[in-house]
Amino acid sequence: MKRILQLIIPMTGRSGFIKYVCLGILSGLCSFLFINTVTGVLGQIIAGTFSNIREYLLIFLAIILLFVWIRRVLSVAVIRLSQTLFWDLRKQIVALVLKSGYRQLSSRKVEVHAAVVSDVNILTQASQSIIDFFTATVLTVICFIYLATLSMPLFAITLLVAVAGVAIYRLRAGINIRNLQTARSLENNFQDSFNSILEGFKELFMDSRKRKSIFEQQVVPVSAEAYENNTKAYIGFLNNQITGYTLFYTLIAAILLYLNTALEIEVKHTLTFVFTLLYLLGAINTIMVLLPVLVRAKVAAGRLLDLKDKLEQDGSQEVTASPVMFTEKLEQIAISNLEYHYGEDDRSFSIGPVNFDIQKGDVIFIYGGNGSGKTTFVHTLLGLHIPSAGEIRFNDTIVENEHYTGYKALFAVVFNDFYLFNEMLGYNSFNTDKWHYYLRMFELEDKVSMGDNGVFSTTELSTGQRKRLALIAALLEEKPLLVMDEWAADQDPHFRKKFYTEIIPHLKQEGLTIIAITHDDRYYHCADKLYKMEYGKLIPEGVQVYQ
Ligand SMILES: Nc1ncnc2c1ncn2[C@@H]1O[C@H](COP(=O)(O)OP(=O)(O)OP(=O)(O)O)[C@@H](O)[C@H]1O
Repeated sequence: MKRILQLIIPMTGRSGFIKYVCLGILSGLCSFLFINTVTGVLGQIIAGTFSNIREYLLIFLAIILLFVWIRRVLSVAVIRLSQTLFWDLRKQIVALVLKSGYRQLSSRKVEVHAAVVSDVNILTQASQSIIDFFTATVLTVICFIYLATLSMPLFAITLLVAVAGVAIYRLRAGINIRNLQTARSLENNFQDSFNSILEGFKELFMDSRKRKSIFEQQVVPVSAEAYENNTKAYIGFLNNQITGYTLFYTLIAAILLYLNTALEIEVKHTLTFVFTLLYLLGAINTIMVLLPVLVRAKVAAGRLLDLKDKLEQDGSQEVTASPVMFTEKLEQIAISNLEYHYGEDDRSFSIGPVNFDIQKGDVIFIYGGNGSGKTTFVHTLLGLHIPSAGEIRFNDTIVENEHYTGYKALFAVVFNDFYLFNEMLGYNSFNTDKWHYYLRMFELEDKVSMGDNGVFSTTELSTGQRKRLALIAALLEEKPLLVMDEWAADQDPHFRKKFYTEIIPHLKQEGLTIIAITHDDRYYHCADKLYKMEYGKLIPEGVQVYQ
């Protein structure tokens, strides 16, 4: 419960939460008032002394009106609370994701997806029951106090039965919670397989063996194990519920058949006691039904809080409250003894030490074998990976943590595995003359246009055309540096030639500094500086020759 409240209280505010609690207590009191009045009237009817109908009519009317008012206020509050919880939690996670470190987020995608889709939903549903749970608990406590005033010995026996019920519940609670936790961990595995199916559907649709394999070897076992764990947990909760019922029914039967005479309890009090017990049973039933919901919510809340902590830690390395933006013009970027290690041990890949110098207007090509570290180096150069050692200097400023946000903003990038947004995201105004100019230059004028809202008419293009549009979008950002990772790999020979021999020189003339990873050895002469990446080491190759 503590972990659930840790998420709820910041959203309602402490005073808001106290207001809900007070209303919950009032609601419990109101229910008790009703049962108390009913038993009072019943007692009088049985004794043949009931006469004051008008007085009781007013009492019932007042109780019903109070009940309606409290339920309505509480229900509206619960609807607002659950919606706030649902959307605020999602917003918080998305905001943390956007602040998180690139590397850390890459390894948390599945976890984040499962949290936003599954945990937030579970918690929202549970928040709708939390007031019912609270009201039932308050009612239970009041009913117990009332029972004590009716007959102390009977109350003591009832308390004993209740303690036995709670003990049985606690005995199994640990196993039930563990089963629910295991089922929740399996949700991540399920999401992982499901993402593979959505991302790799082309490959899967080509071959029924792959479809069969992913379904039978991943989806089915995970579903079966999660089914087993959830079912075990819910049956455990159900057993507790049935045990509770059995204990109470036995108690009621014992009171009616034996205890009332053995303990010499008045008929009126026996009736009120049994009637209150039956009412109490309803409240206990509500608690029993809602317990699994709240236990699941506790597991979900734990996951969400852990994820939030992890994301906050991930982001703290580079995102600072007041990022320093670079306003001066790029003259050079000097990199000295730069290293990046994927892991601590010797077997993990690392790059460096790299010494590298970018002068304004440079056209730099980097080539090298697959897995030699080109992308890793470029990601470190871009500030996506925080260097493990060495320094990056922009003009005369050493790039420190507080500079990274501003430093990254210097680069327009088309990644190897780029994502093409369907609009000029983050750029409300840009040079529309350039847009038309680049459209012609990249031979897309008959293919794509842009609406008044800045949205591209389509992104349903061929792979090569999508890359061209991604590059146009990057160029419209008008950043001083352009970085491309194997951009020309998907272009036809005609356009590849045009790219290296016309477009790059043109962009250089416009003042851009260009860094490109490329395997197109026919065009290496188009670079001012050429580097080879080998086993994580950046080797200058004929830099002077091409300058
Ligand atoms: N997220 C990661 N975690 C750990 N190691 C990684 C990760 N990404 C890449 N590597 C390792 O880094 C090495 C270099 O990868 P990188 O993508 O930088 O190579 P590359 O030169 O760009 O290759 P390619 O030409 O195939 O794109 C790889 O051998 C891989 O083992």
